[in-house]
Amino acid sequence: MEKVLITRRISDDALALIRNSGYETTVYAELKNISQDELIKMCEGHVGLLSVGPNQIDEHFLGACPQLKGIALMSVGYDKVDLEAANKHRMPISNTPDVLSEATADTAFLLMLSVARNAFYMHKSIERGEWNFFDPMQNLGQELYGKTLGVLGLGRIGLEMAKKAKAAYGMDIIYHNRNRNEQAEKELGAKYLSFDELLQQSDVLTVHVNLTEETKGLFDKSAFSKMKPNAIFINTARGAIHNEEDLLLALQNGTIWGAGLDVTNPEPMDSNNPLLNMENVCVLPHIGSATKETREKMAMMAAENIVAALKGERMPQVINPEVYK
Ligand SMILES: NC(=O)C1=CN([C@@H]2O[C@H](COP(=O)(O)OP(=O)(O)OC[C@H]3O[C@@H](n4cnc5c(N)ncnc54)[C@H](OP(=O)(O)O)[C@@H]3O)[C@@H](O)[C@H]2O)C=CC1
Ligand SMILES: O=CC(=O)O
Repeated sequence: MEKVLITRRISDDALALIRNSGYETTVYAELKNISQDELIKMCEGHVGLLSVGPNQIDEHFLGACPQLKGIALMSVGYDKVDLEAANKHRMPISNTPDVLSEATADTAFLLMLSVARNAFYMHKSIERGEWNFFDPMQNLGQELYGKTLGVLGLGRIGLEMAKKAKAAYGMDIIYHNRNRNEQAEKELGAKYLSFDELLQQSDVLTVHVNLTEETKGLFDKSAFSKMKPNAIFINTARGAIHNEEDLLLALQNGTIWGAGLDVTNPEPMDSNNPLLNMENVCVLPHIGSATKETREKMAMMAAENIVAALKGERMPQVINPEVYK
């Protein structure tokens, strides 16, 4: 029987889907990072890979695993995939779009409100025994009602975040993409701006672009210097999109007001990172899509895709359709 390697535990339903389609499964259940060489070794004897976590799929990996017929990622982001190498090896690769958009936008929204009210720091201050008496001039956050939400990357997740901010706080929506999002302009009155205008006009700037050579390090000293002093920076996309040193300085100097991060560079973040002790900073350990419901849908989608690849069918969520030409 042909075998599929799954690099982390996934839901029973998704495993059953693969097994009931006539494939054996090997689940790597150890909770430790897997090096590329370990992954290559683990793939021996397997024709399908369901990749969960940040596994690098590049020329070296693909050259070393010629037996693979398809790779299903259990993520929407595919910045760890070298698409040119995948196309060269005619390797179909899929991702898990849409099913995680709401959960990830919830995480961005959670960070926006938490930063606006210093929620994580307040929690830690109680643990430190600092809740002593009521002072009406202390612990003051800022309100979001009627403020402007800037979205960098108004795609699937960015749109969900914009809808929530509009519904909850009547926020004005401005955005920057490479292409205009006419649906959002019609439904939310979203206004298209240049990147610099977005920096200058956002009260909250939420990042939802894919990590690419173009977006890597986009939020640096120069970008933060153009933002408002009351601005809240939210990144639930990828940590490498902001420069962490420049972000720390911008927060320390009061160039911007606060930051909420679900993604860092590197991951995991060091527990001594100074950002973790700042009043207006909230950091989460890359839990954007981490709800039971969403992870089940992602696992099912990845399972359906790997089964399609092994049957010689087109993967429904293929990211490199060129391989089918
Ligand atoms: N924290 C977490 O757990 C999660 C993080 N993510 C991250 O979120 C990202 C977005 O996911 P999703 O919304 O589904 O993706 P989409 O492709 O739907 O949206 C991405 C948006 O970014 C825009 N964009 C891409 N490149 C640029 C650029 N160079 N300049 C300006 N805009 C750009 C695109 O528009 P256009 O093409 O017109 O430029 C598009 O609107 C993922 O790639 C992933 O990294 C996703 C899920 C969970
Ligand atoms: O970071 C998560 C993803 O799905 O991409």
